[in-house]
Order: sequence, then C-alpha cells, then structure tokens
Amino acid sequence: MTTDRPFRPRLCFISYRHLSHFAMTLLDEYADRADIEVVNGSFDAALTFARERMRLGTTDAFISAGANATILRTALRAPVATIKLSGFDLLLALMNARRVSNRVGVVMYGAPIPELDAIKDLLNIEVAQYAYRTPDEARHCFALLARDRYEVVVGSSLVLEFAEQYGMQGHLAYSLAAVRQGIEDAIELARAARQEASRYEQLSGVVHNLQEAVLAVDREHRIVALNPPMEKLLGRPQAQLLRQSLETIEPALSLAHTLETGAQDRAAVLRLSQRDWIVNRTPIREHGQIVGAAITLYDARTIHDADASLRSQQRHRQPTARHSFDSLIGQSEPFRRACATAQRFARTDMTILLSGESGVGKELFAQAIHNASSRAARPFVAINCAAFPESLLESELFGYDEGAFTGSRRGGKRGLFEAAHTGTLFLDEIGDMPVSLQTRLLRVLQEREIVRLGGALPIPVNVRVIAATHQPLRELVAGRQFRQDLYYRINTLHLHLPALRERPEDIAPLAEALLRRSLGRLGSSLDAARLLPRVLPRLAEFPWPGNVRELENICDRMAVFFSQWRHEDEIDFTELRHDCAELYEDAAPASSQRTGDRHRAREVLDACGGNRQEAAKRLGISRATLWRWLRDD
Ligand SMILES: Nc1ncnc2c1ncn2[C@@H]1O[C@H](COP(=O)(O)OP(=O)(O)OP(=O)(O)O)[C@@H](O)[C@H]1O
Repeated sequence: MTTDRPFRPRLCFISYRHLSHFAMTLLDEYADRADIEVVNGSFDAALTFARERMRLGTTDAFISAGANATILRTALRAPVATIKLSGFDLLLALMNARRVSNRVGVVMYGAPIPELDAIKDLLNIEVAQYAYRTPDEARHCFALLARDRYEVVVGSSLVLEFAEQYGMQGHLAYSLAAVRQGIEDAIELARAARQEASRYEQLSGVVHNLQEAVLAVDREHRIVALNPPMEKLLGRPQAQLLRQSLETIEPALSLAHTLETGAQDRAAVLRLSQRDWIVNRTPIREHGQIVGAAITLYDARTIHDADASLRSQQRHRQPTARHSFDSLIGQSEPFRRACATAQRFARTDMTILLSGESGVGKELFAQAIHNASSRAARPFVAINCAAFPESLLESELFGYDEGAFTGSRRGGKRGLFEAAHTGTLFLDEIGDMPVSLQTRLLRVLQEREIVRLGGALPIPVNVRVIAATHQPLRELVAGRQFRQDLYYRINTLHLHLPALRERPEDIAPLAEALLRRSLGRLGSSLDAARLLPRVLPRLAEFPWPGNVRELENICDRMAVFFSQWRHEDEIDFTELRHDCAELYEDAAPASSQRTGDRHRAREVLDACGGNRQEAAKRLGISRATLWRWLRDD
C-alpha cells in the first residue's frame, strides 16, 4: 500500500523590510508546516519576482500586504493571501506614535480608513490621513506631511521606507498576529489550490485520453482547452490554437449560439474533414453563470459500429427463425413447387407476399426463406397485424420516443422495424392492417427509414419484409380496404401456398411426423408409423379447413388418446371417435363453408367456456382466425 506524503505548502512572502522582518521571526514557528521564502520587494519588482516563481513552479501561494497584495492578485493566476489591517492593530500603532507626537500622519494604500476619525477623537490626537496607489503618490503624500512638519507616521512597510527617507519616525500598522494570520490563510489557499489542481489533472487526463475530439472556449469564444484528437482534426498544434477565436479557426464548430443561449445541442450531424461527426455542444456554468462552452465530436463510424454490436447483442434475445426448408414436411407436387419458388425468392432481397389459408405454413415458409437468405444470421421478427388494435400495432411496429404519449416508457421503445434491422420482418395477416398504417408502411418500404411515434429524427432501417395474408388482397384493394400502391409494392414476389386438401399426398407424411412428435412429448414409445394406417382413411377424407395447424391439433389429441396404451395392438380405435369427433362427422358442404366455420367456432368456444385461446387451439386455427370466423357473423 502506498501512502501519500503530507502536503507541505511552499509559500513566498513578498514585502518591504519591516514586514519581512516580522515574517522572519515566524519562520521557526512554521518550520514543521510550510517552506516559507521571504523576499523584499514591491510593485513591479515584486511582480517580476512572483512571475519567476510561478514559471519555475516553486511556489504554491504568496503572502503580501497592501499594494503588493493587490498587484499580485490582479496579475497572477496563483493564490495570494493578504495581510489584513485590523482596527485594533491600527489603534496600537497610533498609541505608539502618540508617544512621539500627538500629530500623526497615516498613509495607507488604497482608500482612506473611515473609522480613523473615531479613533483619533478617542486618542485625542491630530491625524493627517493620506491614501496612495503608486510609489509616486506615496512620495507626494510624504512631501505634504513634511511641509506640514509631521514627525511621526503610521502605515505599511513601504510607508516606513519613505518615513526613513523623510527623517520621520514610522510605526508599522500591521501586527505580528496579522502576519501570522496571513501565513495561515496562505497555507489554506495552497492546500485548496493543490486539491483543485489534482482534480483538474485527473479530469484533463480523462479528456486527453478520450477518443472523442473535445474543445472548450471561454466566454469570449476563445479556445481554452482541447485534446489531441481535436488538435488532429483542426490540423494545428495546441500552442497555435489556444487563446484563438474558435470562430476564425473553424466556424463549423462555432459555440457562439451555445454561449449566447446556454442551450444544449445534442447529436447534431456535421461533415468535416471528409468525415461525418456526431456533435454535442454544451454550456459551461459556474454558479449559474455561463463562463464558457464545450464541443464534443464523435466519429460517426464509431457510433455505427457500436450500434451494430448493440443490435447484434439484442438479437440474441430476439425470436429467431427456427425452420429451414429441410424441416418442412411435404412431398406433393404443389408443395414441392412452392418450396422451389420460395428458395428462388430467398436468393433475392425483395419484399415477398405469401398467401394461403390459415394454417398452411406461411410463417414457416417465411422463416425458411429468411434462413436461406443472406440475412440468415440476422434477426427474424414476426408480428400478427390482426392481433393488435391500431394504436398498439403502430407503436409495436415503429416504436415511440420518450414522452410520445401518457405512460410512454422512459427512454422510449424501439419498434419491430428497428428490432429487425439488417434482418427480416414478417408481417402476418397484412390484410388486417388499418389503412392509415398501410400508408406509413408504404413510406418505410420506399424510404427505408422510420420515424418513431413522437420522434422527429428518421432512423434508417435495412429490413426485408415478408408479408402474409389469408385474404384475397386484390379484392380488398377493389373494396378500398387495402392501398393499391402498397399492394403492388409487396406483391413483387408472390407465392401462394396450397391448402392441405389440395395436396392430399402431404397428409400422411405430415400426420406421421406430427404424431411422432406429440407421442415423444408425452413420453410414449408407441410407433406413429404403425398407428397411422388405422386412422389415415379418416384423415384423408377430412377437408382440413384449418390446414396443417388443425392436423397438428388432431395429432396432439390422438397422441393423448393413444398414450393410454403401452402397445399398438391393445388400442381400441373405435373410442377415438369421442376424442377426435370431427374426423367422424360428415363433411360440411363447400357452399356453407363460412357458416360452418362460424358454427364450429361458436360451438367450440362454448365448449371451452369462452376461452378463445383454448378454442383456437382445439379448432387448429390461430386466435386471429377464430376472431375472424366469429366476426363474419
Ligand atoms: N410443411 C410443414 N411441415 C411441418 N409443419 C408445418 C408445415 N406447414 C405448417 N406446419 C405447422 O403448422 C402450423 C401452422 O403453420 P404456420 O403458422 O406457418 O401457418 P400460417 O399459414 O402462418 O397460419 P396463419 O395464417 O393462421 O398465421 C405450425 O405449427 C407449423 O409448424
């Protein structure tokens, strides 16, 4: 462990002989606490000497009185402790002077002392009071005192020098106690300055090592600090830049507005030296007053990189596409054709429209396309447009800025377009998207940028959209429920997925795979391939309005039914009609399909006690489809 040595202030006492003599008598008393250098000198000589001390860095604080103190204070950026004249000291000096004569001259630096009138009456003496600011003025005071035959003078140590020259007796107005207090003040000032300096050193060390270019100006817009990256950007060494007007050095970085208004300016974009910079401007205040301003420039490429890595970290928390073309089951000709087309589409980066009845596998195809595309390693984000009311869908898709509406989250929220940046956004049930949002979507597809709700800045997004619909979009366009321009935009590559009843050859392989999966989940060792032939005729006859999702649902129920038995041979298949009743009902005539859907939906919903999620599951349709079936009432 290292321990810092206690700070030992280096003080410099500058005055004339008489006061310096006082200081000399105190050196021993302070030997343990400070190094005190005592110097004779005043006015210009004192200042020259002090400047030299500052240049050498050998002094932490100065101590002086009267004129010297004022001069040092104004000219130096160093702590200066002033030895103060107290009323009591003045009284003592006058009492001593009275022993010589009751006509006393008082010569002080600066302004006359008002209390002197009261003191002189108290002591019953005659006082001629003069104030000086320069040695010449002091000399003139003495000329007047000599003319008026004054023999004794009270004043500073300079005054005592003059008194000697004019043959008068001088009495120092400062006491030893005042000098001691001056030294104590200087020790305190040196300590405070040292702390300040070490804080400044730490801070400037930080600024110096920042990658960002930083520059500060004073109230007059002159450069007072900058770090190496800023030096590099401005193409000149620090020495040539300090104290210069920023306006003349680089008007593009001007802080005039910040100094004038005190307003912060964040994330402005600036082109300088053939690069894009993100610029922050901020005022510097001291005790509420603007004393300067600072500008920070971030290289836009760094921000881009950070943005990319942030987005890629967030990607791990996002839903990704699990399915690929290899995991799709089907061997029918229509299915194989659909797969081949989808694989072709995957090689492009264009918007794709997938159409087909509910449950045919549109989302599955969207995932497979994404995974076969160049965006495979990027996010795949899916949203069902029918599942949200309009306002919520809007904020889900485009996100919102903080304060966009009552209750909006602090810091705002990024929407799915941002979440899907560099990847794929799957917009399911696009036909259910409200027309106002269709307009916004079209703009995003054209401009490739989004604006969050309540936000002003456009955010560039690189997203491939795959839209899906079970509705005939062309009819919706004719009925003005879907924007024609958006329809053409998303319909560039169109893939229609055939219903399950149009590809009956797929029923067996799908049913076998789905049944095997369900049995496996239940921990049953029954062989799906051996069970299937007994139910396949029923499956093959069924019209599958809910397509593969409905088949999946029936396979789940069959698996629960079969798993009561340990061996395939023990199973009583006739009982299956209770668990999978729909397979044993007569098919509804095609003409009354919609009415049939509605009735089935109602019945199942009633059977599930109004639980829509459960009803949708039993029917093998999505909740959005259930809602649609019921709505068609
Ligand atoms: N060819 C297939 N192979 C394996 N599983 C499939 C296949 N097609 C569909 N499925 C399964 O059927 C279910 C429904 O598929 P998906 O959600 O992709 O249909 P969809 O057309 O998007 O439905 P909706 O229009 O109701 O949203 C999913 O569980 C999916 O895994």
